[in-house]
Amino acid sequence: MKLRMAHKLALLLAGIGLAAALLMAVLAERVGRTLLVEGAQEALLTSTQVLARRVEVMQANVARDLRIVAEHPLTLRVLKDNEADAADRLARWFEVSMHSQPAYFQMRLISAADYGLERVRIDRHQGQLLRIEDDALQEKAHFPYVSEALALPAQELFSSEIAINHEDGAHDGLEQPTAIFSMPVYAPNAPNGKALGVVVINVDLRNTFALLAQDLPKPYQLFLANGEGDILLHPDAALTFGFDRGERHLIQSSMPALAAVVDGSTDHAVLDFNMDTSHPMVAAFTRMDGAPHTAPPRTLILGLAQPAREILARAEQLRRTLLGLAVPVALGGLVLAFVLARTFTRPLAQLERAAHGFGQGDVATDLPIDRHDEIGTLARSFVHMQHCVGNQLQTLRENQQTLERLSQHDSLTGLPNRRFFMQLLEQALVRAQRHGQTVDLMFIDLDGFKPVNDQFGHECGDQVLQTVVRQLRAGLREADILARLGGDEFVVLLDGALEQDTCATLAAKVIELISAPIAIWQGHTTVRVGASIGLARYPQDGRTAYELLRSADRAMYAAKEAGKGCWRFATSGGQSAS
Ligand SMILES: Nc1nc2c(ncn2[C@@H]2O[C@H](COP(=O)(O)OP(=O)(O)OP(=O)(O)O)[C@@H](O)[C@H]2O)c(=O)[nH]1
Repeated sequence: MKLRMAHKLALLLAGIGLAAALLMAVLAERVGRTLLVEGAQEALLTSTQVLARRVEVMQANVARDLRIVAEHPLTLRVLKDNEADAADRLARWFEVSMHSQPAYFQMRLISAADYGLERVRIDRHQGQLLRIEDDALQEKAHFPYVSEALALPAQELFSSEIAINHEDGAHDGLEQPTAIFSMPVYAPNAPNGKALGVVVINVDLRNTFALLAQDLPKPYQLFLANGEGDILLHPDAALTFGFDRGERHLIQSSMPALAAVVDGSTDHAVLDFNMDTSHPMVAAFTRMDGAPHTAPPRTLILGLAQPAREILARAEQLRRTLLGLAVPVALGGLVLAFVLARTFTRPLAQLERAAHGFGQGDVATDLPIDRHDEIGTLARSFVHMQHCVGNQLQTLRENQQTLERLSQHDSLTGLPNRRFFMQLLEQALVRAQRHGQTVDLMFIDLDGFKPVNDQFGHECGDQVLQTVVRQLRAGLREADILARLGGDEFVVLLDGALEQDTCATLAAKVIELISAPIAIWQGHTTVRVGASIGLARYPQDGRTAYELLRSADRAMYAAKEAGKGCWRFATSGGQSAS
């Protein structure tokens, strides 16, 4: 099937529309994806910063709890005087504190004397609070949280490395990631003297971060590394605390973009990484340097990650919406393109019909000539062309008619020539045969014409011929057909079935008319010619035009031979006269 121009144009326009809609959808989806990922990274970064702030607040809370205990008189009474009552009250205090702080594994008051003997100790044991007393209390002077804290000035906080707690009798904290904070206790009247002991709080790292991150939007995944990049918290537990097993799992090894955060060149980073081959993640990390009044300063690198799939779910929704829009838009475009194409091609079809019709002789009158565009110009040009071609055709027809007339008539006299006369005669014979009628033919040859030519010139001869014709016309009936065969020979096809007498009368009249003097040289002189006439009748003298003419010619010669100026019938029985 051949596609019409309108259909091709419609398909082209619709194709362009569909391609544009799809391109827009793809671009919008790409831009949407980028914006979503960037937005998620920003949100993640903000969340890590919020989390870092919470860690600082938590650390400040621990420091505050330690300071209150370190400065309380009960603590001094236990350390200096070893008062059992004071120890009991302090133990209850520890219990209340740990009750309100579920992330505390353990609270202790440790004496500087007796090799760092624990004086008051509350452990979290299988979710319950357990006081450790008497012989179960241990000497801890060799642990940094005791030895190093004793060397600190008042109110300074000791912060341990975050590590797996292997300490004997740590109860729930045993083998758990733990951060240990401690603060020295000084006598109020001797703040620059020797520390009497330390107050210690063991903090459950996982529980702490779970609590701190609990109201962050899910599904976030938490990452924590120390200042060297050792992974402390990670969704894959096998990567955490590698140093505790003699391995190193550094965060910057799996995420090279974090090297700058680990070495301190920048305090944050956003990145994409693959948790495994099928789980691309988007993440943000923030570096936390040690809080003031904390020794030694401990750096932490906190990170939050979110599956890219979750983030891009909205992009998928956008893609579906855009594709859903693209289909009706494309269909609408197809309809619109078809209507537009029809609008453009309808006038062209009109012009095409007009051109076709014009070829068959029709003149179109309903063309869009009032339009002010190229189609209007084309229509006006077509109308102009129609007009010009029409005029040329008219001229051609007129020329053709002139040529036809010239080919059928004698140029000197304007009479039908021999060829045309023979046609007329044949038609007359057919009619006569059909109606069983007769046809009479008069053959006229001028007498003495040559001397006119010879004496007065050819031009005068022409004038004489024209005058003879005028006289013949005047003498013959309207319906009689006069023709010039050539030279000074004329024929008359007499109208109607005539009696022979009538024919003879007409011949006599013709001879008389022709024999009248003819003025030449503008009337200065006259000449005379005569006429010899042969009469022949269909059907007896000839059944065809040729036979009839030959018979009339012979009769005319008979008249010539008889002395000219007379007529003869072709039929021997016919009468003749001079
Ligand atoms: N002026 C003129 N002369 C013509 C024309 N056609 C033929 N003629 C001349 O007409 C003459 C006819 O010759 P003829 O019929 O022998 O002359 P005629 O004197 O009539 O002779 P008869 O018929 O025997 O009486 C010739 O001289 C032709 O040259 C024409 O168109 N114009």
